Amino acid sequence: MTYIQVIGGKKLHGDIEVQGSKNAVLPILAASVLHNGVTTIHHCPDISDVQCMIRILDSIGCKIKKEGSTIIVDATQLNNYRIPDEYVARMRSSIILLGPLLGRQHFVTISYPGGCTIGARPIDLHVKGLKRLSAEIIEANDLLTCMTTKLMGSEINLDFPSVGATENILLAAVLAEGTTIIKNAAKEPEIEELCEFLTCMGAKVDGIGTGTIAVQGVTALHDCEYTVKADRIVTGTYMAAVAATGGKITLRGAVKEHLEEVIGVVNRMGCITQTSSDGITVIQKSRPNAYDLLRTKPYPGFPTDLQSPVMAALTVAKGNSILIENIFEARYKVVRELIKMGANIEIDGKIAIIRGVKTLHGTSVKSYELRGGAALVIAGMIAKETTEIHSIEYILRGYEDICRDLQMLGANVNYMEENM
Ligand SMILES: CC(=O)N[C@H]1[C@@H](OP(=O)(O)OP(=O)(O)OC[C@H]2O[C@@H](n3ccc(=O)[nH]c3=O)[C@H](O)[C@@H]2O)O[C@H](CO)[C@@H](O)[C@@H]1O
Ligand SMILES: C=C(OP(=O)(O)O)C(=O)O
Repeated sequence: MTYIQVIGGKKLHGDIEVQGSKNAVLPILAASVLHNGVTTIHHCPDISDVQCMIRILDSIGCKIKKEGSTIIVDATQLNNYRIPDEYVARMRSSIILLGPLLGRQHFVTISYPGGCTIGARPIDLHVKGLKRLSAEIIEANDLLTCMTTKLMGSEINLDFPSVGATENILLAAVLAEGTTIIKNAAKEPEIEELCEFLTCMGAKVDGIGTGTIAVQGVTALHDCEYTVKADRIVTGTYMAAVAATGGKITLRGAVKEHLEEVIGVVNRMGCITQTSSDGITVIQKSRPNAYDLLRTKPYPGFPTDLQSPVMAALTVAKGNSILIENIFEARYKVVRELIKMGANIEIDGKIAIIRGVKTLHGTSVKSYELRGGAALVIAGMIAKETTEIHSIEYILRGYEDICRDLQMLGANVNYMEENM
């Protein structure tokens, strides 16, 4: 077993290329099963969630080739209607296979998805949406059995702009008969990327990037090649890191249009950001400013996935900050660990009050989920002594190599072997 050791107290300097987006590549890989042929996906991040999705695709009959960061999926012959529980339990995005497999083979069974425990994470909106497209879904014995004689286009008004439900319905709509209209659709950049990928495969999608997406069903798709964009959450994590430690970093490939709200937040924390077609440069010359009230919201609002990394930076702000987590009810698990490191944080339901302290101190902490784990790495870079972060398998779900990236920016962050 490995842990991450951080010896903090250094400013960050330098530039790195940002990995491809986890939340874009996972639904894109799921979408590849819609096509009775080959899809080539470039700039795929080498993370454990992608490895898990590859195993699922392999288990249902896809032939996968990996060449560097390119994944080639040949989904010509699917031969399994049951997604193996072992992989479904590991990853939330396994549920996104429902829509495309219903479209392609009209039958699929899957257990409830696992992944990080950041809230109850029901899938009622997925199920309701797919039923509107004429799928029959039986939920019994912790298993979803889904079937249809033919998916039929329909109008669906989501009660909440769920990212996963929007993706599942979109993917089911591609091979459905007639037109599907998704109202109150999620507008996250990863939905836009999925729509771009589907269009590249020959799907007919309108309203890309808006809250109303229309999909006109087609009967066949074609081979296509697509390049995944930079991960906006990884970008934002490193922006929060430099906001905390000070320094100057350039995140090559970062898409500024995906990060307008986040750029505004780090600027209010005292950073200077410069954007170009090449990426984003962030400069921080002092301790971060406090942030009076920061709420997480669906895109284009401030992303819940960056709440913990920004919280870590705010622990050493010049004053008091308030965060409100509106999306996931159990996303403050990292707080107990940050307090162990000397942070002054009080939680009241959705609200976190962070009273800035001068610095944190190193100790042994544990990650409970992906972004909380990344937040602890940031906290470790603030602390002058040594911090050990355990249970890093969560971090590996979404960060290709957080130690490599931060080392390239001058930090002392290393994987270490646990003493058995
Ligand atoms: C792989 C992926 O892309 N994950 C992202 C996706 O997760 P995910 O797709 O799970 O997030 P959703 O947008 O669906 O969830 C948002 C909220 O809606 C609730 N909800 C969702 C579906 C449903 O059927 N019923 C329901 O009540 C959830 O419990 C949560 O409170 O979007 C989240 C919100 O931006 C991000 O934090 C995750 O990183
Ligand atoms: C919550 C996240 O991912 P997932 O939905 O895959 O659990 C995340 O990326 O922060």
